[in-house]
Amino acid sequence: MNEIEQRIAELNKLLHEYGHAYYVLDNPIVPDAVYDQLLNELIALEKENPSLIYPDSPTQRVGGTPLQGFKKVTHAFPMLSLSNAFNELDLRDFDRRIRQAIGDDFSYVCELKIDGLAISLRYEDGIFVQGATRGDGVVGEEITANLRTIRSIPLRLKEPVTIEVRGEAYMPKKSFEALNQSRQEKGLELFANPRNAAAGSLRQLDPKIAASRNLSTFIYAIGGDGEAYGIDSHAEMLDYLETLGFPSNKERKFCETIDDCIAFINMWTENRPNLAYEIDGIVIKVNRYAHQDELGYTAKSPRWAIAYKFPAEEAITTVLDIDLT
Ligand SMILES: NC(=O)c1cnc(OC2CCCC2)nc1N
Repeated sequence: MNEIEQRIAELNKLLHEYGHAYYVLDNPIVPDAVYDQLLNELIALEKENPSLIYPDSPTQRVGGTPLQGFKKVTHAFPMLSLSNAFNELDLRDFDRRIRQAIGDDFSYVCELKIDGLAISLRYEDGIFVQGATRGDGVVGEEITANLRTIRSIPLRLKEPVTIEVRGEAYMPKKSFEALNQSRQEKGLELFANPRNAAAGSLRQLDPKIAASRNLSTFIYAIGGDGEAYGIDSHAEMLDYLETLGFPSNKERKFCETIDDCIAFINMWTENRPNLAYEIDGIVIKVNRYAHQDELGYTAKSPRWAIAYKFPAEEAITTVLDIDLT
């Protein structure tokens, strides 16, 4: 490798590492100015040597021309939906059904239910090759160009694995407020909530618009058979996703009993306003894959998971919003 090739390789490596620390671990290792200076150096070198542009270079996140439309994608593994629980009785029914099926020797993992847009990401030999919306669970829309603009989605994994993962794309509360503020100033229609804003941003045909919306993601599942990666439980799978370089939500909790899950739900019912992003519930999953396989699936949902949904926001807020003058 000549000097320029070496420098371009080094800049790609450094910017991947710094970008992962900043956008995935939320723990920057260099000041923004240093990151920007290295990125500008890479942009300049790539401009002079276009044949040396890596497909997964950080400069390639914001694609070129706007699309004419979105292609349809059939998911290799259907994207399942979660059945819902609305109160303690529903949760205890869920727990009882599981104990009737597999006995008492099992545990749960509880995680925050991110209120965003379900997405599927496919990687071949560690390179991000395709991203899609959930759609109807079987067929979604191909939105690769828009997903590439999300800095927390790695363009290259830390291992050269071929894998399909699922997660939630979301807009942080602060970005939502800033976006609506700027839309208000421009006399544009406001987004009703961060979920609609995230969905609207990912449905844009021009990736530059998605890139401007400061979206992020949490990845929470491997499509298909997790055992293929030597994993035996949901908790191990989330740790494995982190070692590959994916952002996974750290507010998850290992729970031995449904009472522990209910305590987790009560804690987050209180703490929810302090989160930087919207959640609409808590997802409870049986941890071990052997137990998940025993419990199986209904037509559209796993029997080993349930989503406790928070009560809808009090209607009173909409009444107060009415202009009383
Ligand atoms: N919105 C969420 O945060 C969320 C959604 N879905 C799932 O699980 C899927 C995958 C296995 C069953 C349903 N987990 C989540 N945390």
